[in-house]
Amino acid sequence: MPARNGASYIDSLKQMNPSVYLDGKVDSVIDHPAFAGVIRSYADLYDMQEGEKQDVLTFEENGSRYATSFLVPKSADDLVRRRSAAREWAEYSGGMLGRTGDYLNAALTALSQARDWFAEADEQFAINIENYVRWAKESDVLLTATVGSPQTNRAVSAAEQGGGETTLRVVAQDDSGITVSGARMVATNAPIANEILVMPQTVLRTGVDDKPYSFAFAVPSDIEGLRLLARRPLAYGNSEFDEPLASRFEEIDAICVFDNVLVPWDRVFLLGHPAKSNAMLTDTGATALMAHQSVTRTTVKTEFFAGLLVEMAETIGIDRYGHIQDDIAQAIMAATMGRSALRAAEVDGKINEYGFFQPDMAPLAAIRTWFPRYFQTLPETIRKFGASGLTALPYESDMSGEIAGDASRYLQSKTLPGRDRVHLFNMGFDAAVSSFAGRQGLYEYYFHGDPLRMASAYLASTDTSDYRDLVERMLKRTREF
Ligand SMILES: Cc1cc2nc3c(=O)[nH]c(=O)nc-3n(C[C@H](O)[C@H](O)[C@H](O)COP(=O)(O)OP(=O)(O)OC[C@H]3O[C@@H](n4cnc5c(N)ncnc54)[C@H](O)[C@@H]3O)c2cc1C
Repeated sequence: MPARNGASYIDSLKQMNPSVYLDGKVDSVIDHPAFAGVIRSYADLYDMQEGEKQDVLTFEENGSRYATSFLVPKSADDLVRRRSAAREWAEYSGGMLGRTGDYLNAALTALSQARDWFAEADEQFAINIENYVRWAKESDVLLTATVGSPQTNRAVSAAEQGGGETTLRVVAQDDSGITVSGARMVATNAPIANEILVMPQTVLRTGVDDKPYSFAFAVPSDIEGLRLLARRPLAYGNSEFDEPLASRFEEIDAICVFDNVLVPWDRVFLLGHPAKSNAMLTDTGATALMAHQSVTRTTVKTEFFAGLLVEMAETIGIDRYGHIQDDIAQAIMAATMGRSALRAAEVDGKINEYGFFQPDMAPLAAIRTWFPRYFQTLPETIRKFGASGLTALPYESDMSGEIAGDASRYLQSKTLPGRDRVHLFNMGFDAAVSSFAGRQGLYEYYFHGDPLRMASAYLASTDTSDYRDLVERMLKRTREF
């Protein structure tokens, strides 16, 4: 059943029974109000695969249609196709949905091509990853992933957290598979995902002690022994008018506690190779394909904020002021840089050693290292523009009741009647003031890891010789005078 629709996604959740804890054990994720809005949104995304955008969101292969996020790129044009599909989904939520299936499908697509890389560790791992990705593509399952160790004591290594008792590790292995225990922090959407990709721990020291912590595997989110400890929901059950973003796009993060979980061998992709574990995503080109999706999403998100700034400024008549124009211009420039980086990455891509067309990482790395901190300025600017207007927001129900007259008189703006202006500013509230907005800021800040350490890694992986050479040449010229 390739390229699923919304009903098939919902059916798949009905057939699953994950152990989710959210103020008590959740009987049924599908019936729990905390997940209703986001499940509906994900179902909408899958329905789009059959709608008028079918040709963008899916591709044909051997008579079947598959999600475009599984298209193995062979040219720059294929990367454009992948970006167009990622854009369609990102536009649906203004980039607020951060864990849409296309992100990890990008990783799987790259991993499936790197059989030789896996075979260097063990031929069976190469077979396992190929089979798993074929199955994931055929069934179009929704995946999430988890990489991090519990935050016990960051002054010591992942393997030493909590005396070695907290970080997820292999505790046994036999003919049936590996048994793992410990926790991973965190997996967004784990309660509503079909599968959890347990990626290699970042970053191991590559010593022998790290072997039990070095692995990659995938499990269904309802596998026996896995408990998902969800955080409190940040949507308050109000109407979509009152909570235009939170009511639809609240993706709940969950700690994954593995209590002696048996992972069958056919779902193990790597085991006991700390150095390879550290390099799995970069060596195989998975990082580049994932970044191509995530920069597409964050560019759309920047465009959404730019649009919101323009609308808010215009409606309350502040668009004439220089500092307001400067802020809007900054957001538009940021979106333009995102689009330009994507185009450069596509045009300058190359066929990699595993035979697929890999986007050039340099522009993607620049944007993904810069964006987490830049993003924090966008909600701040919404708050600056909206000021008290972001608190003058009566409930939708009150605006049709006895205070309807007050709302239409006192909440009207230069261009909008009261109700429409409140609707727009509710969007601003959800993007910049609400609990949902706070979590969005946190999410973007840490999406790729700690942005400060990412910047150090970015610098370490960047050849600075051309920059230095330029200075040297200029120094030389002044010496000659
Ligand atoms: C909302 C949200 C959703 C997430 N969803 C997912 C998900 O779906 N899947 C997933 O795998 N992960 C997810 N994450 C986890 C994310 O990958 C991590 O937050 C990120 O990698 C940072 O790790 P950490 O949270 O353990 O922070 P820490 O490593 O504990 O860092 C905390 C602070 O200490 C500083 N610090 C710690 N150690 C050092 C050091 N050695 N040197 C310098 N400074 C240091 C950091 O700069 C930072 O300021 C999510 C995180 C958030 C916030």
